[in-house]
Amino acid sequence: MMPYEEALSIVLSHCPILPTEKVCLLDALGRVLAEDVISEEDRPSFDNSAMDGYAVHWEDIKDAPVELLVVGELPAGAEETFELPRGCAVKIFTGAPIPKGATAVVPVEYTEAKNGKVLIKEAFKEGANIRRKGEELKAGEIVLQKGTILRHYEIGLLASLNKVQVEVSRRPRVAVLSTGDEIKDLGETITKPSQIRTSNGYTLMAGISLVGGEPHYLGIVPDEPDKLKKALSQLEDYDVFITTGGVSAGERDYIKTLVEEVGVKVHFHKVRIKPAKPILFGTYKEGKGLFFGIPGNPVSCAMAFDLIVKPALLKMQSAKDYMPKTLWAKLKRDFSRRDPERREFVRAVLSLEGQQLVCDYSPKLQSHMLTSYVGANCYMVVREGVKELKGGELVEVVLF
Ligand SMILES: Nc1nc2c(c(=O)[nH]1)N[C@H]1C(S)=C(S)[C@@H](COP(=O)(O)OP(=O)(O)OC[C@H]3O[C@@H](n4cnc5c(N)ncnc54)[C@H](O)[C@@H]3O)O[C@H]1N2
Ligand code: MOO
Repeated sequence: MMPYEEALSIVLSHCPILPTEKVCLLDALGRVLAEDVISEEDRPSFDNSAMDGYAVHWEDIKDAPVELLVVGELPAGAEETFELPRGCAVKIFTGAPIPKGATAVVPVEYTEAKNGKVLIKEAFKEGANIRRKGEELKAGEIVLQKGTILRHYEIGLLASLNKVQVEVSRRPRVAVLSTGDEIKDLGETITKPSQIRTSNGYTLMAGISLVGGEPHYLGIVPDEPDKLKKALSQLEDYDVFITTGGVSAGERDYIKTLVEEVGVKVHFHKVRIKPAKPILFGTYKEGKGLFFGIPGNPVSCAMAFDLIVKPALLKMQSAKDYMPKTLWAKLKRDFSRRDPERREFVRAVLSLEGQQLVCDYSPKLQSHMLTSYVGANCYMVVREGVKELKGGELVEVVLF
């Protein structure tokens, strides 16, 4: 069976690069920036106050306490039209321009106003509480690089640069097809105890949206070759096609045979990981389309998405940062397993205890138990050949 790294590297080496498009700023959330964004001006664009207080000549207050004459008031948005005379202070508000000559701002808490004068109670350093022109950005500087995944922080930053529209990679169009006679969709009546309410299609669609993809739900198809083949024949309409279920060893697991019949070139089937072992990967449309046959168990489905499909969707959008992130933490309790053949990705909670990152795994870990994700924020990695891990040991952790 193929090791995880090899499987992921095969998938990543087949990712086609999607074209780019211009979208309105808010539609860029979760998408990948396709241009270097440059600041057109210095930021801040003028020296301004970081505090509500009094702008002063630093030399006048260096031996505080001292009393100064108040010669005016500068709210945010005011024009700095005058020069501050020596021995005087001007009342100033956060964000207001610093008047010429002023070299420090004393916060209001360190002052006492009386009869047109102000008592400065403590000395401050030269330049204190002044935000300097250009200290954050210089005109012409690259603010955000091509390949950045746009979160709410970057959206705000782009807004501050007056970017009404931004160039991003086109969303991958991803088809999601669930398979299985026993699977019922939301709202459908369960008529027999052996029927199962779907989760996989929704796990996948939500995950696809979160990483900038455009999910297309093709519903649930029973384990009947004709119906499955008909659904699979829509491959060409999508950049990525994902099925869940019917991909392991059972007689009614038709996916592998059928995808080959509809022209998918299979690159691997079965990876040495737990869960999601029977995952299948192939390409179609002369390499322009990616096919993932994901196992039906709900945990296998979520985990295969996180560790194999998600990096691919990000890479197709030219994201710089598409690989899962690993760190090390101290294991809270012993962990053991019977069969150490596969690399296991165990749902776990990473937290900080004092100065130490600690990791504790979910109590119910079988691959049909989607509840093992509740509260979890990482996978604890149990490498091939490892049967047990001791509490207190450092363990490898992959962040969600
Ligand atoms: N003889 C063997 N049996 C199995 C093997 C094996 O190597 N030899 N592998 C096991 C492993 S590992 C996995 S994982 C599963 C995956 O099987 P399939 O991908 O063929 O999936 P199904 O059999 O169709 O379903 C598995 C399980 O998941 C439930 N399911 C399916 N679709 C959904 C959905 N949309 N939402 C929620 N739950 C779903 C389904 O009811 C089954 O319980 O195979 C093992 N067997
Ligand atoms: O691959 Mo499966 O290990 O039961 O989820």
